[in-house]
Amino acid sequence: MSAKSPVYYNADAVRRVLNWPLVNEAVESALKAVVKPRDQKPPGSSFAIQPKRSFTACGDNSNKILFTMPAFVGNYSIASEESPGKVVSPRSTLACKLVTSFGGNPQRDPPLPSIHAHVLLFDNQTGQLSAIMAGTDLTTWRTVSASLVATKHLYFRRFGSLAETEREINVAIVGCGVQGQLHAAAFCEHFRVKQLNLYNRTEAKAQELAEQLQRELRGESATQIAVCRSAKEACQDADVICIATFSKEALIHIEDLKSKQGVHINAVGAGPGCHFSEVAPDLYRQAQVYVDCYANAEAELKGFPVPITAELGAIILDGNYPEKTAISVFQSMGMASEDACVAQAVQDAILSRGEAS
Ligand SMILES: NC(=O)C1=CN([C@@H]2O[C@H](COP(=O)(O)OP(=O)(O)OC[C@H]3O[C@@H](n4cnc5c(N)ncnc54)[C@H](OP(=O)(O)O)[C@@H]3O)[C@@H](O)[C@H]2O)C=CC1
Ligand SMILES: O=C(O)C1=NCCCC1
Repeated sequence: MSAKSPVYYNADAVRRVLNWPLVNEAVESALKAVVKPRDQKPPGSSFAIQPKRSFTACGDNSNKILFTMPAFVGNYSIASEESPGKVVSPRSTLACKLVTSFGGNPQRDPPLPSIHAHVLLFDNQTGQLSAIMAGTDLTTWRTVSASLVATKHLYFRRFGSLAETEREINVAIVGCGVQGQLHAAAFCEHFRVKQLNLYNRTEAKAQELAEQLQRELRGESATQIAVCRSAKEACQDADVICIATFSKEALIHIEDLKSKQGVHINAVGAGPGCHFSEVAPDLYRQAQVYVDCYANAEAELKGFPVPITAELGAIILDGNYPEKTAISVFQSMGMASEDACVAQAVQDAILSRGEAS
């Protein structure tokens, strides 16, 4: 009996195949799979077995954490990259992401990213480890993708089925780290962004991002980009807000929002030990809050100020969108099923293009 060694896909191999249609489709598949059958799912639908993730603190420092994120996603369908529109037969993926969050890394000399990840992919017939994949970019892309999907279903679809291609929006980015940077670029790429406001605690980073986006968008976009001195200034005319920081204190409050209605917030970041510290309780109390999955919410949103309205996947499946004037919050914790589906799609793309790892 011989065990095959796992294939290693490095960061370059992953980067070469990452693209938005691939990631968005895989993330939507994962969000729908985690919804339990009682909520609008016909028999034979996709499903996920996703135990709550574990946290291991590095010493007594709650700013240095290792997460283990296992998931089995069963019976889900995604289109093949080779022939878009042609759905490949249902598939199943067993994976586990190992990810560290060391919030002090950007202050090191030389600076390092806060988040480092790898995804392990298993053969779901034999249980053998089949691949190890660099997962840091994958984590950033799938998290931004979850915000894009949430914005489409929780904000645009309130205004009709074509709103995400027709409606102009003002977007605020609060926190211009790795997450904030890709959120800013991706929101401009996917939606008609009239005004993009950037706020970062260290203003130079917001300025740098503004200059980079201006170079990239020049001539191709009518988006106005501004660097703001406060989160309040960035958010006051925003229709959609993406917040991704490590702040333990609330950075946005109800009085900061545009006429306090018709606003969507993607709350992505986390203070150590608390996944909802960036947004003030007064804002949550006026909002409808959606999560990626109840399993993580039960474990990680202890003391959350309001009941959760629904999982995002249930809204994708049942179309029960918020009212036009609602404030909605997508409380994004990140989930292992997203990593499993995206890692599988990345591996499929690498193999179908015949690219080396
Ligand atoms: N929901 C999900 O699936 C995921 C969530 N995350 C979370 O997203 C957040 C951002 O991650 P990432 O972009 O990779 O990290 P980065 O280190 O690249 O960026 C962190 C950002 O947070 C800002 N920040 C840190 N502390 C504070 C504070 N006390 N007040 C205001 N701003 C602060 C930093 O500002 P400055 O430049 O001034 O230091 C910087 O803009 C983290 O909380 C992370 O855990 C990450 C991955 C997945
Ligand atoms: O889902 C993830 O991956 C992460 N979520 C919270 C912070 C670290 C990475």
